[in-house]
Amino acid sequence: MAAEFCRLGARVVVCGRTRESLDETVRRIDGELGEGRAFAVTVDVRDPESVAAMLDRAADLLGEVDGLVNNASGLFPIDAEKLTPGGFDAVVRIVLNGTWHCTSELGRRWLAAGRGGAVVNVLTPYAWTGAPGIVHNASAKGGVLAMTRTLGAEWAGRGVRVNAVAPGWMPVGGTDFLAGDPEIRRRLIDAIPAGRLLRAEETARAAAYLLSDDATYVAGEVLTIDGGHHLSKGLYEFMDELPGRR
Ligand SMILES: CCCCCCC/C=C/C(=O)SCCNC(=O)CCNC(=O)[C@H](O)C(C)(C)COP(=O)(O)OP(=O)(O)OC[C@H]1O[C@@H](n2cnc3c(N)ncnc32)[C@H](O)[C@@H]1OP(=O)(O)O
Ligand SMILES: NC(=O)C1=CN([C@@H]2O[C@H](COP(=O)(O)OP(=O)(O)OC[C@H]3O[C@@H](n4cnc5c(N)ncnc54)[C@H](OP(=O)(O)O)[C@@H]3O)[C@@H](O)[C@H]2O)C=CC1
Repeated sequence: MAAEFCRLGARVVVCGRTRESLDETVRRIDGELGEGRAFAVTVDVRDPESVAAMLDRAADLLGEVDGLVNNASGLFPIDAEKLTPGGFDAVVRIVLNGTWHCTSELGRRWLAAGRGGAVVNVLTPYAWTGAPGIVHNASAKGGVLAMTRTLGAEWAGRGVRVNAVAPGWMPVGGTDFLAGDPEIRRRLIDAIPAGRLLRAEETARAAAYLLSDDATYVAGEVLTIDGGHHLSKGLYEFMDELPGRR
């Protein structure tokens, strides 16, 4: 996502806990586009002090911070009845609390300075459909959906826009191990009306739109990019078998 933003002309600060992977991302962007577009800053989004320090550093590096993408996440598949309180907490603290810490800290700074800004939260369609087997992450994403709509309305009148993207399956990062298995990949693709997995650049382009001035009247909205996946099958799988179809 950071690389695509840079290709579109932005300067970005990439954040996470692991210095090596951030440096690697910056090296790749430097290699493609030249130095000075991307910078690495470590942060733990679960910790409000770490978030404030990251935003201080980002402002030093970029001058002004115009946008925020809340992308950090964590999950492990598990039956709900086996999930411990600590396991539920571990995911919610990254996804829901982390999104809040970053959004509230930067939002406060923007409002105090009397300037606007744009936040894009990274959801998934299961934020509203639910997702058996990952109750921790689905609950946290559902909370972020409510946060998006609430702050989208609460801050729209003061120039701070809060929106979200809801990507479908991308064979990257935390899920590449799943979409990398040929059989799982085939079953996934079969269920997606668009007939293929999502490319990370397509998520980045959708987020870039929401961050841009083309979206100044868009507030509290979720842009779903899943090739129709969540609208298909499920309750209505039998529709494929109706007379006159296929
Ligand atoms: C199956 C469908 C998937 C669809 C996904 C499509 C959308 C994708 C969404 C994404 O979010 S992708 C991002 C995924 N990436 C990752 O999750 C990164 C790898 N994961 C982790 O690093 C960890 O799982 C974590 C969730 C981030 C937790 O890390 P943390 O260091 O905070 O955990 P611990 O201190 O080790 O443990 C805390 C707590 O959680 C319990 N726990 C941790 N892992 C598991 C596990 N695999 N199974 C069961 N329980 C686990 C652990 O036992 C601790 O609980 P307590 O002992 O304190 O009760
Ligand atoms: N991949 C997919 O198919 C889909 C992904 N999504 C969403 O897209 C986003 C990215 O997913 P994906 O790239 O697959 O996942 P990854 O696991 O590759 O990325 C998660 C990122 O979050 C960072 N992170 C985790 N915990 C923290 C923390 N406490 N503080 C700061 N950073 C943290 C990790 O860096 P580090 O560990 O170094 O801190 C890592 O860079 C997520 O929000 C996910 O829910 C949505 C739909 C589908």
